[in-house]
Amino acid sequence: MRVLATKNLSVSFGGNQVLKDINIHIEQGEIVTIIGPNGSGKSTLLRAIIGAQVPTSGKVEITSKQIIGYVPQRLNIDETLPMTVYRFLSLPRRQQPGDMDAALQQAGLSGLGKQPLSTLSGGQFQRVLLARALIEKPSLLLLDEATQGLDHSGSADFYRQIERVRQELGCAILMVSHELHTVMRTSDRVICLNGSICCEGAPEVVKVAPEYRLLFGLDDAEMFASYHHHDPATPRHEEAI
Ligand SMILES: Nc1ncnc2c1ncn2[C@@H]1O[C@H](COP(=O)(O)OP(=O)(O)OP(=O)(O)O)[C@@H](O)[C@H]1O
Repeated sequence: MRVLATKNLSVSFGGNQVLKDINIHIEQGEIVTIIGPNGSGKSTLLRAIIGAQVPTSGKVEITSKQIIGYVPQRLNIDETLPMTVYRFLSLPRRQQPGDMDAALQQAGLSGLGKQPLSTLSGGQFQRVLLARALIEKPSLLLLDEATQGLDHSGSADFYRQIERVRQELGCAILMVSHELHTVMRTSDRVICLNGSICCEGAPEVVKVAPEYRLLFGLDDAEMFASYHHHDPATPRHEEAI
C-alpha cells in the first residue's frame, strides 16, 4: 500500500531552485534512503513532506490516516537545562508513562527515562530523538541524517535499531544518510538526489549507475559497492562487483 508520493515537487528559495520535479513514492514497510551531496536538497525534501516547507509547485500526497514521526538533522537544546528524558519526551504534549517507556524500549533505551539529558552520550541522545518520533506509533518515519556525529559503530547500531523498529511497527521509513555503506545494508531502495533525482532503485542497481558514480566519485562508490545487501531469507554469498 502506498504511504506517500510526491508529484513534480519543486522548491525554490528566491531565484535558487533547490528541488526540481521530484517524483518519489514510498510503500508500507519499505526503507527508502535519500543520498546526495551537501546542499542537494535532501533536508528540503523531508521538510516539504512534513509540511514545514511550502513547495513552489507540485505536491505531496500522503495517504489518509498516516501518522508521521520525524527525527530532525539536529536539535539545538541547552544541555545545561535540568531536564530528564521523560520530561523531554513529554514536550510539547504530555505523554503517558507507558507510551514513553514503550518508545524508549523501541529506541533501545529501556530504563533511561529518569536520566538527565545532560548525562547522555551523543548516540543515546539520537535514540531519545528517535523515541520521541516513535511515541505516536508512526506509520511513516522520517529521519534526516539521524546519525550525524556518531562514530561508525554508533551509527551501525543506530541503523540496526531502525531495522528492528520497522519489524516491530511495520512502518515505512524514509531517511537521509551520508553513510553509503550503511545505506546499502539497510535500504530496500535508494534515491540519489542532486536537485533532481539522478538515479534510484535497489542498492545493487544504484551502486553501478553511472550517475551515482559520477556524483560520489569512484572511491566512495567503490566503498559502497563492496557491501552486499543480504536478504535474510537467502543464504549469504559473495557477489562479484
Ligand atoms: N530556508 C531557506 N532559505 C534559503 N535557502 C535555503 C533554505 N533552506 C535551504 N536552503 C538552501 O537550499 C539548498 C539545499 O539545502 P538542504 O539543506 O536541503 O540540502 P541538504 O542536501 O540537506 O544538505 P546537507 O547534506 O548539507 O545537509 C542549500 O543551498 C541551502 O542553502
